[in-house]
Amino acid sequence: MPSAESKPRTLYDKVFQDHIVNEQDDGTCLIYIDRHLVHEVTSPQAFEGLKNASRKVRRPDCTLVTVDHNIPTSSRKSFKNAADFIKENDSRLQCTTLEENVKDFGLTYFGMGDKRQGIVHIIGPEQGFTLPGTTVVCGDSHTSTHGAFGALAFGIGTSEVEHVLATQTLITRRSKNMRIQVDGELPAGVTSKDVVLHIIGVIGTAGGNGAVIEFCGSVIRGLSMEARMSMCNMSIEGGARAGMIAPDEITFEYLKGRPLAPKYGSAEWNKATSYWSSLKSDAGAKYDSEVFLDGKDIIPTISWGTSPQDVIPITGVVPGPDDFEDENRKSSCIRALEYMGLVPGTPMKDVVVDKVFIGSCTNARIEDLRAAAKVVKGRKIASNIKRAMIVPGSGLVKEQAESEGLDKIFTDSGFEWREAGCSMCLGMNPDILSPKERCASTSNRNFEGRQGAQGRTHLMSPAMAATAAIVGKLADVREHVVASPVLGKASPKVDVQPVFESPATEDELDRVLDYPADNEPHANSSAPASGGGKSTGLPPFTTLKGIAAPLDRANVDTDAIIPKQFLKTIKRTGLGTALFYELRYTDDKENPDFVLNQGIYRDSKILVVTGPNFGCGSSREHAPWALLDFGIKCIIAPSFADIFFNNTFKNGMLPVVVSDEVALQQIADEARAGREVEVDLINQEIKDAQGNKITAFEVEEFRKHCLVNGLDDIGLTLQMESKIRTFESKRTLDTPWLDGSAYLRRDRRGATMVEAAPVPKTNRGDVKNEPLEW
Ligand SMILES: CC(C)[C@H](C(=O)O)[C@@H](O)C(=O)O
Ligand code: SF4
Repeated sequence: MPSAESKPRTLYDKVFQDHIVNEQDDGTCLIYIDRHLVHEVTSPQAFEGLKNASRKVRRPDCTLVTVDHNIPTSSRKSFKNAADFIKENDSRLQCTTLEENVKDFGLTYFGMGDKRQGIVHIIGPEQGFTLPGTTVVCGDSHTSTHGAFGALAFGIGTSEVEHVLATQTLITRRSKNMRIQVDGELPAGVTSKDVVLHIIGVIGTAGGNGAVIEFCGSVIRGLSMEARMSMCNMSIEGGARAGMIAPDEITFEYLKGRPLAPKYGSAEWNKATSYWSSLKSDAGAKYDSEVFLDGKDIIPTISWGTSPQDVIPITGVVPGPDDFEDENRKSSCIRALEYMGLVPGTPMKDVVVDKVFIGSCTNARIEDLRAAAKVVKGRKIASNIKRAMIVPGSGLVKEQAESEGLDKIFTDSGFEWREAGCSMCLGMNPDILSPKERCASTSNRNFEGRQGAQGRTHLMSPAMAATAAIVGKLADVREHVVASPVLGKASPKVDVQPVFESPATEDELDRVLDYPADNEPHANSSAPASGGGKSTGLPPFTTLKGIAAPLDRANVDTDAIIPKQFLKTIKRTGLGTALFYELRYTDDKENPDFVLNQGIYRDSKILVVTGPNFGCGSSREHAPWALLDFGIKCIIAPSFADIFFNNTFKNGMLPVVVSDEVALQQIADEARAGREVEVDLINQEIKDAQGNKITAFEVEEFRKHCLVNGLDDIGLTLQMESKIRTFESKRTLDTPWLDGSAYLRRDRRGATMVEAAPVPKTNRGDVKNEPLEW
């Protein structure tokens, strides 16, 4: 349990502090990870890395795996196995590779035959795997969702997935604290999705860069857990590392009876809730930035452009470039209007919709489906709507909805009732938009091409998307249903009987504390151990001189750096041809206007980006892999999105922040003139072709050390083995509920993990007593 410190701390400060395994003088911290969620897209290369280095998964009991991004959402009535069911080759390979990996590493897996399968951010909370005060990671940017429980939850790249699998820790630094307080009350028809879209409109997609947002105020306190999850989910769209909400009675109520939460009423539950209750910011705690909003000012909000910050009340009109002062925003606006096929001044309510998608990790929970059902009940979707889909977030959400008759309401009105998965949120499966189709979507990203090449996405709440389906145009829910359709009902309980493990006896704890410390550094050892194995290393980075390609864009998202269709690979290499795919090719032919298709820039080693927030959006490490495979090892920009920034270092690449506009323009001028630029990491300087210094730059000491020496993080972390073990032993004593229980149970008689124990009555259909699919 944390010791009280005199300086007032924020919720984030507390949770971060409680997880420090080691802190270096320069502020680099090794933090312990309590919960690791894994899915098929960002894990194959990580498991391959483990295999190559003969490493094991350190804590299978803290790891939960599912399949969600690639899978078809068509009926699974005849489902036998993923290999036969998934028709598309690359998707099938990615899913079957995951299935091999969970078998090889002994992990708990909810596959397509298990009704607990679903979008990774829906199943974690649903199972009680996500708990207050924990650190939660996943190779997925929307891991921020879990912060609704007062967890410190954030997305990581594939190299970090491998790091967590091998060591159960991460190397990171403290983030800044940002507070967003929403007081007052929300008007009828306004939901947490409207609130978060409104917030992103206020702070911008880079507004939370480098920070963890704490959402607070009376509006937030009044939200259900599901509504809170929708908000924290989209903190990443506001550029934040994570979003957090202090746990309270609503949180505890949600957790009661969840299979992996401490058993309600037990001594462990009482101990847990008393710790959880301490997880709130102290009075007088300092924030680096603060935003105060009044709930009454928020009305149903919708996106008009191609960035989540392009939002407007449904009562508004399509904006034009003159509505923005900032030059970057003016030019983004022109591009967005063209892409979206919209004319400034058009009332949003006049915009005709082709498809409706209700789903995703933002809004595919039972309350979301109830809200949408309330709107469509007894009505038919408009005749111009080509397709309207409901994709529940998990098999259990689907089952719950069916038990309430929601499926019938939806199908009667013309919606398709699908199986759980990410679906048209990013269209890695067959659910995509055709070019120029316009979609009312409850998802979280409206980037170009996100839901299908040239597809047009408008983000909104489930109630608003349902209203659009009925009206056939973007529409104001308040004009079509009387009262607030969402707030109210509590979250449903999953029907899985919790399997509760009695707390560990003193004897058992002694054994944990006493198990032999392995003091040998694991790097370069060939013996597979819980975290041991061979260190792989990276090519060192000292100085890089070469052609630099100029790119005059702001908020370049990772969907633009590499679109979803190229995420289906199980390798890290060969992605260079897919780099900036939509910008580089038109109808599969090179676009001569794009810089990387022009003369010397084909051999660029450096990318100079003049707009801020490069690499925002998804956590896909495929973005740096594609840049590297193309030949670009260094990106210079005024600012970067956090996850992308991290991911580059893990691949021996250097992202350089140059915030001085004059210096940045000077570098861009060198690039435009086709002259070489030199990035000297040793001296932390950028020079022109003649070796004249243009500017100095900052880089964190530890990261520089790793780059210059080509050091592999995992090898380094494994040298901390005894500290990690000490942390784990203390964690077992202080927060015993975090060691695997129920089907995640771990053998406490040493470091050996046992196969996950079966949980009866959880499978779909007639498959009994085989809960883990493998
Ligand atoms: C595939 C994954 C890396 C990605 C993410 O990190 O967000 C995806 O979930 C997305 O929404 O784009
Ligand atoms: S944002 Fe979409 S694709 Fe990404 S995890 Fe959520 S549902 Fe899946």
